[in-house]
Amino acid sequence: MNGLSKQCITDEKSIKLKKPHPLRSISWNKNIEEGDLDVPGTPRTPRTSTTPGHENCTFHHDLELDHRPPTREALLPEMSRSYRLLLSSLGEDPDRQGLLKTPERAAKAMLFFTKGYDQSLDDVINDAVFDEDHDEMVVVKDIEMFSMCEHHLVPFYGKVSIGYLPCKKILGLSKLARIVEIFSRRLQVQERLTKQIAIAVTKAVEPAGVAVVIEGVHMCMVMRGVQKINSKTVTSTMLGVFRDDPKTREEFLNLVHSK
Ligand SMILES: Nc1nc2c(ncn2[C@@H]2O[C@H](COP(=O)(O)OP(=O)(O)OP(=O)(O)O)[C@@H](O)[C@H]2O)c(=O)[nH]1
Ligand SMILES: [Zn+2]
Repeated sequence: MNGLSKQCITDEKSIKLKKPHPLRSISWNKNIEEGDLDVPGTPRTPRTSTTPGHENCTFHHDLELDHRPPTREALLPEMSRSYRLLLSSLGEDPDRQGLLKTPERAAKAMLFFTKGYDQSLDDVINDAVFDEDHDEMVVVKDIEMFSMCEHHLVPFYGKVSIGYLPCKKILGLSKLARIVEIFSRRLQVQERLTKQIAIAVTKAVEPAGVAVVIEGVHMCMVMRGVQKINSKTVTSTMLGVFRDDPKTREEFLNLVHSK
């Protein structure tokens, strides 16, 4: 840890963007308030830390992790009707044999692609947070990710690497991949997805820092539009010591890039 004094991320002031926006010298939370991370639907509620020694820390997780639209299964008939209309708009006959069940199949597929809207962080973590005096970096890398570009409603996919520096609490390893599922299975932009994952890990274990790197391939840039089939988009969010200490960040990036 390079002798750097470690401070758990338990309040909103300790969460800052890796680089402030050049035009808006703003803290990360202001950024959030501007709507970058909002999913409409639920009020923002401050929460008090339950970590011993941090009981007085209140941290406002503006990120809405618990967005729950009306029961989504109930949307199936209307979505199916929309897909039927879409087939007609394409000049297809939605009543031909091969397409008869397509509207419903497509609606179910879309519900699956966006199933993250039905998941909350608390449900997914399922109390798999363990007290542990481990203060070395934990990295889970190359987590497969499939998401949907919110601009074109076509997929983007890739891999996510997450690192965090525990501060008396560790998270069940699979939960990092489950956090990726919560946020990737929504309509997204890659930048927001990266930030949301980092905030969720912060919320789950209040670590000294979190790092998230995503390498994504956007089908909207491959199958259409600019048609660059080999381009990859890399985004990162660095919080706490990963943001403040270049050596910690470098250690993470080395681990991520090692074979
Ligand atoms: N920053 C960011 N942009 C994205 C993401 N996914 C898609 N886009 C971009 O969203 C932009 C939408 O641009 P528009 O000009 O409104 O739409 P368009 O005419 O379909 O753009 P082209 O893709 O350039 O053909 C495009 O530049 C996409 O590449 C993402 O995750 N992050
Ligand atoms: Zn797109």
